[in-house]
Amino acid sequence: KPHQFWQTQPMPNINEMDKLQPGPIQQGVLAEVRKDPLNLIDKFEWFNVDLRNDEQAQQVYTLLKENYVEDDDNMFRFDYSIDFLRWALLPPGQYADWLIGVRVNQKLVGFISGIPVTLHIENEQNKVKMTEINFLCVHKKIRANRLAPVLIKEITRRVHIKNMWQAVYTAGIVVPTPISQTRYYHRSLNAKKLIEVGFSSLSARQTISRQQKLYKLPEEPKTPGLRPMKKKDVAQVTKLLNEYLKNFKLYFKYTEEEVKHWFIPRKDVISTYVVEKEQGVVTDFLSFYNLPSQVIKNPKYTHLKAAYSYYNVATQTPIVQLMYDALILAKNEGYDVFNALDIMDNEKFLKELMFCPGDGQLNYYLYNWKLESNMLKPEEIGIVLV
Ligand SMILES: COc1cccc(CC(=N)NC(=O)c2cccnc2OC2CCNCC2)c1
Repeated sequence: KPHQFWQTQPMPNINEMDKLQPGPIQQGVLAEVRKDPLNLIDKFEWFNVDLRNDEQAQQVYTLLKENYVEDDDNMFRFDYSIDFLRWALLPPGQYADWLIGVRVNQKLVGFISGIPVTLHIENEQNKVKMTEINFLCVHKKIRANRLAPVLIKEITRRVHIKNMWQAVYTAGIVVPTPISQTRYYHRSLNAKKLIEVGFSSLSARQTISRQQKLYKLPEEPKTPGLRPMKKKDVAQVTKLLNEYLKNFKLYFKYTEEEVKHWFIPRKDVISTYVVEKEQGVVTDFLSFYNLPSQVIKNPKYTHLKAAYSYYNVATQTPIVQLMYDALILAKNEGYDVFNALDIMDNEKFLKELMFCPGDGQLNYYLYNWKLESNMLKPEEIGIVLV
């Protein structure tokens, strides 16, 4: 009985695809939403995480560091920092009860997060206030208790109470029913280390020094006027971003306050660079976020430093050149690899800049919403989840 839980949820399944009308699958009724938290098995208790509290942030950090997503070969595990989690989970408009922990004897054993977003779906009319779900994690030692479905149902209840009825999320696994299946790509920045940690492998005819030459980058970026983003750029970056994202079928619309939160550089979290060639005129920007992975077993390295492409808008600079500069900047910031999905216009630069396909895919999901088109192509996706 595969997907026992997901069959019970308002997600289109294969044979319903052509019957369902586009839009919400189930009409939510606020008065019918359960007012109290779902029941938990004995000794387990709900706990609203305050990420501003160092102790509680440390508990979430440790749970994820030891129990969150690993690659298919279980060689690497995401190692999100506390500063990163505060960036990702404390955006403008956040709700105190949308960072949900489960504790046993004061120890955190489960977590799930939601943040409020307004998602534009397929056309300007569909501006849907909803939640973006992330960081679903259950401690490895208590995986058999079916706690994950309870975490999902509980955050669903807390979103329903706010009169919101949809959610957006991603996952490496396939459950009913992806709206898009995207692929991830990697561009080597430190060929030697990638081989030594087992992230990359050498074929018969390749050598480490050949690989280092192949992926070598200039010391400095090419684009004149490229510099770190500052507060004074927020208005122009907001306009550039909102204009660009209209090209896609799934995108967020950003206020200046949101652009400030998501794009102003934060050390070891988010890097954003703007192109200001002519005095005071920003024409392009690039951004990437910092998500290191713990190398689970390696004599020499404990971490893989990975930069992940975030949002990049090229209106005057060719996208290939802008992203080539992103690689150079990431290399200079100390990253070993630069990762990107084949969403938005990314396939325009992936091949030319020598990105290699990863061994997995990242699936996008919309909860309680039937699209007009059953699936979206990766290049129609305009949202990046961290
Ligand atoms: C290299 O260390 C890894 C540690 C854990 C998992 C993976 C493979 C993987 N699952 N990668 C991605 O999901 C991925 C690959 C490229 C770009 N973004 C990605 O995921 C983002 C977005 C979704 N939440 C996790 C980070 C790699």
